[in-house]
Amino acid sequence: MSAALLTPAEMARADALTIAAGTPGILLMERAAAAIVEAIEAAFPDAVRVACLAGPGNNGGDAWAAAAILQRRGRAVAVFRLQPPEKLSGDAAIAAQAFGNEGAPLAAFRPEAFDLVVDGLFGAGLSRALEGEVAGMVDRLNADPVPVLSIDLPSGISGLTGERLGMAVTATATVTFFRAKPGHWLEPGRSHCGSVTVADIGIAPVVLDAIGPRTFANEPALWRDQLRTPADAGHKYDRGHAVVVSGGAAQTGAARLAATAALRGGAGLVTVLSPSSAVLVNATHLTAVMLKRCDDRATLTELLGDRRLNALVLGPGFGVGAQARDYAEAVLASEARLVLDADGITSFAEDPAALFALAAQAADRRTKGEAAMVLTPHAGEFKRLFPDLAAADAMAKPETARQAAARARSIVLLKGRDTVIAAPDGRAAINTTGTPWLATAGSGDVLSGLVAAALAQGAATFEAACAAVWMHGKAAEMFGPGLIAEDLPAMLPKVFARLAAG
Ligand SMILES: NC(=O)C1=CN([C@@H]2O[C@H](COP(=O)(O)OP(=O)(O)OC[C@H]3O[C@@H](n4cnc5c(N)ncnc54)[C@H](OP(=O)(O)O)[C@@H]3O)[C@@H](O)[C@H]2O)[C@@H](O)CC1
Ligand SMILES: Nc1ncnc2c1ncn2[C@@H]1O[C@H](COP(=O)(O)OP(=O)(O)O)[C@@H](O)[C@H]1O
Ligand SMILES: [K+]
Repeated sequence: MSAALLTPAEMARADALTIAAGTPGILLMERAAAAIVEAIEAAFPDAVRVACLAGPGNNGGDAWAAAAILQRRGRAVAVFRLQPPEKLSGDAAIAAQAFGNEGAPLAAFRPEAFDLVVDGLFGAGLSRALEGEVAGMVDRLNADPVPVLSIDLPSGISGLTGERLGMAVTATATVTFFRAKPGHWLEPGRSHCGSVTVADIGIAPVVLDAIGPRTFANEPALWRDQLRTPADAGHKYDRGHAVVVSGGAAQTGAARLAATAALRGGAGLVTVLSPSSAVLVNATHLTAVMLKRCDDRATLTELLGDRRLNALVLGPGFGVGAQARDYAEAVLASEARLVLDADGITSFAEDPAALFALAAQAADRRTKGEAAMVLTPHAGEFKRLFPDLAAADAMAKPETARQAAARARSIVLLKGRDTVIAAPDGRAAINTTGTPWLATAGSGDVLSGLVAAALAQGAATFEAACAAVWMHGKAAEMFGPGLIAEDLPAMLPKVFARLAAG
């Protein structure tokens, strides 16, 4: 459960369970403060003049407690606070009173007078938009080059949704406690955090059993056991046979990108199914990937009668229309699992419920009702299938994706800088890898091929989608600048090596 993310409400529960089990809240606060100071000593050893901004709750309490330690260690510390110590309550009051002086009102704070600013205004308890004096101060702070270390969350960022409530601190580094929160990984929160450190403050991981988190950081711990390495005496059919359906003669590149990714991703065999009109063009470009003619649903159904063909990608470059709907229906009637992408998704814009009904029937036939389809929409495609969910602005992306997954009885892989993968049972993973260079033509096609590779090799549907997204992003990170879609499959050997190294 190291990949678990805790919503602010779940984190409050983790605190409460720990306190109920005998650890006083003030001790947790002191440990939080010690972790903040440790992070400061590691990242800002030369910052002499340190401003600690303290809000009215326990986030402020952490700031007062950190100020006391920093002062003892010889830094010139000034606290600027929203409330004087006597107006605080609980652990925050204890921490503030233990600091040698009353601090100064927030209005007196000038960022340019400091080498480092510690942001302890609001954390998990942020309940409304920053406004007035605080908003103006945050604006000035963001405009100043002084580094900022945020306690728990950059003030103004929702730990639940990653949203900016009005105005938010842009931090250089953020120190959070026990487990990261969805807002650390979801945009725009992710861009406000700087580097994120998760500190141990003595909360026992066993509290997670009672909390049952449903949101995860998409890291190998989540799916590593679902990936297979080729057995010593293995056969290519042990690693599955992925199929990618090609579009017409002028739109074949997308299918070939997906097919190459499926093969590099470890599928034992990969076949491109091509309409007659495009067989020649596909044939001149394919080598290890095989090619078969397929012009109609009957042929597809017949091919899928061979149950070794166990994962199929439909959509990239395929064209929008009745044939895509027909093909999707044929796949969902078979034993193979379907990755429906791009034009495949758009083809159901008029009647998403028809697609969801097919997916539900396919899931009902599988062991434990496991999803038989992975939908891979970007935001625009998502809106075509789930217009009401896309319009619900206030909903966190994991919640949007999990409601979509439940409705579609499918895995929903909602793409973007902060790609979220959700399952009908409520699990949702926020991706942690990738670079903006992934926003390049054909990169989504490669991703669908990678999902098919993991499915072909037998990974569970949710884990297959998570692994593919992680590897896609890691390939981009390891390649660096100048990336085009073709480079992604070529990087996979290095990504597998990195995974194997742990
Ligand atoms: N619990 C523990 O044991 C541990 C907790 N820890 C720390 O505690 C933090 C959570 O503390 P918290 O729950 O007190 O919430 P916090 O973020 O300080 O804010 C609440 C205050 O802000 C106010 N307020 C909110 N929004 C506002 C706005 N826009 N503008 C103005 N005011 C606004 C809000 O007012 P209200 O909504 O009640 O009117 C209330 O007064 C957590 O992030 C971590 O740092 C660690 O020490 C580890 C142990
Ligand atoms: N700014 C970004 N940072 C990281 N990843 C991104 C960014 N923009 C897009 N991506 C990723 O790039 C891929 C683009 O896929 P898609 O939109 O289907 O493009 P295409 O149709 O051109 O293949 C997705 O995996 C998406 O998550
Ligand atoms: K903060």
